[in-house]
Amino acid sequence: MMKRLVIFLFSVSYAAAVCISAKCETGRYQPNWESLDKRPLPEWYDKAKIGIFLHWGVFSVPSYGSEWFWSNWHGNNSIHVDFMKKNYRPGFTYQEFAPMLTAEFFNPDEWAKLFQRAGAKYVVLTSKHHEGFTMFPSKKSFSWNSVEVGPHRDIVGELGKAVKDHGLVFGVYHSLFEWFNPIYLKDKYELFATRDYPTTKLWPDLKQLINDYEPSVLWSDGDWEALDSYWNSTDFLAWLYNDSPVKDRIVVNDRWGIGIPCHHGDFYNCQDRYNPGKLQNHKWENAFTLDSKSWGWRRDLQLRDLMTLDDLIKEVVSTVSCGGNALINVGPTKEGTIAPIFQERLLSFGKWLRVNGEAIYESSPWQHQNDSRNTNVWYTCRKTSYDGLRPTSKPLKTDKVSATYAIFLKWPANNVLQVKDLTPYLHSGNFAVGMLGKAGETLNWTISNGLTYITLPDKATVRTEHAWALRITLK
Ligand SMILES: C[C@@H]1O[C@@H](Oc2ccc([N+](=O)[O-])cc2)[C@@H](O)[C@H](O)[C@@H]1O
Repeated sequence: MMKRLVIFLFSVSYAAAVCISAKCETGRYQPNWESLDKRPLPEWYDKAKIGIFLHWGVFSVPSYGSEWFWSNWHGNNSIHVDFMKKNYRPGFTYQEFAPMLTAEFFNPDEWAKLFQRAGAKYVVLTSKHHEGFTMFPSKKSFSWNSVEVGPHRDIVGELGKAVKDHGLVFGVYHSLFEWFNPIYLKDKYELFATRDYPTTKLWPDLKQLINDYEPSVLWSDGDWEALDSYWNSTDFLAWLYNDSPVKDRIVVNDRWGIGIPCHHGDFYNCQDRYNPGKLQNHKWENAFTLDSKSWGWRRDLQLRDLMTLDDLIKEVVSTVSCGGNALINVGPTKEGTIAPIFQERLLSFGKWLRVNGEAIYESSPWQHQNDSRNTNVWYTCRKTSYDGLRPTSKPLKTDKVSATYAIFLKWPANNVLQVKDLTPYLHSGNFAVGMLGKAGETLNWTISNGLTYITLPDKATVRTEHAWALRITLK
């Protein structure tokens, strides 16, 4: 008895000891948030900055309203009910949409090439949205997956391979809950006192996804009806971090049960389109969709509902400046194409990045984010050696900064850019100011009354539009 107690106490203190140690690298993660939160963020994710998000599923067939079509229709939302009455015979079921998810033009290599030219470093695909239809041959989703019905293809597998072949990182979105899964609904009816759905459906699916496709992002969603103890989130994450084939590179978001978003996870999404405008203490991601009203493709999309290139650049620049990543969503069509209007937006953005990407990729937040005088200016910087995310409580070590970037979203009418937060910095050494896309040219600047005035080159000679980046380096 005594011996057992000693062994027990020893193993408890051992487990605790390894996990109090700075990074918990040597020990195993324990299935609790305190331990899981100690995991260092895999570097690739912070460096990548830009990802593409894809919402694709059976909802892409009615392609009307949003990806919430089934739930809205079922919930008697009038425009959805009218749409069905007008266009489909009485008694038509949502399941009957699935064979029409034909995907006959789906060319994963073309998609991967598009995302690469858009400047993305990672791609996240819906492996299953709230409708429950899996875009891979789930062993637990009988007749409700993309290999048995519709495309008759393993979409996750094909896209994953193409994305990796093009040097991008592959990730999957997965909805924890399913609107109409009877096993889930039974658990819910029991007020989540039973856990049949996570045990018999969710975790087998997730383990299959991780083991078979080895994604580097697991973007969890649909967590909000139940606690993490119902989902068993911490047990799963301990497995993912300790024993899964992707344990060293996988990153997960924060949607793991009521009260978890914005508190736990490798990076935080908080709300959709989360963009706090100031530096955050924890890695975060701004997930947003080019169509302001839907994540899935909808045929009723109007041009006015779409983000402009100016909107897109502003969203990305302000996000990266504050330590976030940008996950830009488009919805593919049921035929497996990406609408030309989305392609145009993405490719124009990629063109902007080819000139200005130096101020974005692998950058770090600088000591200021949004200039305190000129709100059209956002800062980033490059460090001599990557040192991860800086907590807001710790000042930036300026001797580690090899370049500071001031990205401005509006070209000043008089050709002179006026900012405030650069002034003390420019006083601290002998700096040269240049512009990305204008190699070799240095710009004149003066300081007066605490403000910095930078004389810009002739706008017509600059290789980029929409936003411009100044590079400030020691001479
Ligand atoms: C990415 C999106 O995620 C969810 O929607 C949410 C989830 C959480 C919040 N939130 O916390 O603010 C907002 C929308 C989904 O319902 C939606 O269809 C889409 O997949």
